[in-house]
Amino acid sequence: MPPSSFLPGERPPAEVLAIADLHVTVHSGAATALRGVSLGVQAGEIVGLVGESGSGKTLTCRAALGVLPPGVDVVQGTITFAGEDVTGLPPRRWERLHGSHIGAVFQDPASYLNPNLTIGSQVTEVLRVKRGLSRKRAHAKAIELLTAVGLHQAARVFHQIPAELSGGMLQRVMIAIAISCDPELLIADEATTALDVTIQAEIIELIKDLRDQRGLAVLFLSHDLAVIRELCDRVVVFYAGEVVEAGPVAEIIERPRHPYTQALLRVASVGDFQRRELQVIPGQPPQVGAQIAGCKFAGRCPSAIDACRAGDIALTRLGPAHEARCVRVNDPGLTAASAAAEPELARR
Ligand SMILES: Nc1ncnc2c1ncn2[C@@H]1O[C@H](COP(=O)(O)OP(=O)(O)OP(=O)(O)O)[C@@H](O)[C@H]1O
Repeated sequence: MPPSSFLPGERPPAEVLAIADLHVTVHSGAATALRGVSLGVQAGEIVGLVGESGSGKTLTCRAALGVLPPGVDVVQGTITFAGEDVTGLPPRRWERLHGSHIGAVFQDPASYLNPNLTIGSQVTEVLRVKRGLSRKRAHAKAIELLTAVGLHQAARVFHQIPAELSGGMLQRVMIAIAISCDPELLIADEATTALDVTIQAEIIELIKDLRDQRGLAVLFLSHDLAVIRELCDRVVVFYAGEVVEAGPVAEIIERPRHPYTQALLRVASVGDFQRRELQVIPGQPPQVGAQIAGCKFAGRCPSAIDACRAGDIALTRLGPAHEARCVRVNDPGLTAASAAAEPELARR
């Protein structure tokens, strides 16, 4: 498994998406929202991005999709897709990548579908425009796709409108559209968050199956480490626009090294998502653009010491694929403190 940031010669050949040292500003350059983000996703790998609201997950995935809103700009770093530098690609070239090489699904599927058109006409439209299929072949392919994403009676669903389907079914339709052109990369931004626990588990299984069957690379965004744990191979933890920890999921769940990851673990839903009531980490993350010397989590961190506020903190390599941005990362006192607060999730 690759590390989340790249040293010379470490980049594996099958990397589908590679983001290196990404800096993104908002409000037309007035504030920096992403600072030095690096991560990679290989074919057949599911990488989770986790962090509280506002931590920078969506901006990272929108940058990777080339769909940053006005006033939001990539000012440094590179985004490489299938070996090609796509940073600053013109909109028309991005459009060609969307749907054909990169598929995306989001939290609220209903808002991405036309409420007045049948599911079938919306899926076939994509197939006709993006793949140039005839009406007849697009119809057959649409049924095949709706079946592939686990919709029973696909021929019936084909003729239904969005209001006739449940949230889980609509998300399956969005996944069918996202994979309709056999993309190499699927980006899922809080795609299961609004769903009920059983349906959430089903969608997670579907994404796993698609990865297994198609060798898809998946970038999966969630605020919940428990969901990430069910699905992902590796996880990248975001805080205030920076990567604070990254590594294999099992290792991060068992031995989270950054105090923020430890705090996220304590508020994660547990037991196959059975505990879903809202739990939050005490305190607030800093405002975007806030000038903070040193660790941006120090103000909320029970283990903060003066050294945390002394200056920029680099990621420390903790193993071949594990790194964390904390001055106390090798401090036995911190490890002991985190063990004492060992989260329920890690004990399962
Ligand atoms: N269009 C925008 N204009 C100004 N600031 C923005 C814009 N989009 C995002 N931001 C800011 O950038 C920061 C990162 O936001 P981002 O949406 O990436 O976070 P997130 O981790 O995905 O959170 P959420 O889960 O709520 O989407 C936040 O402080 C947010 O307010």
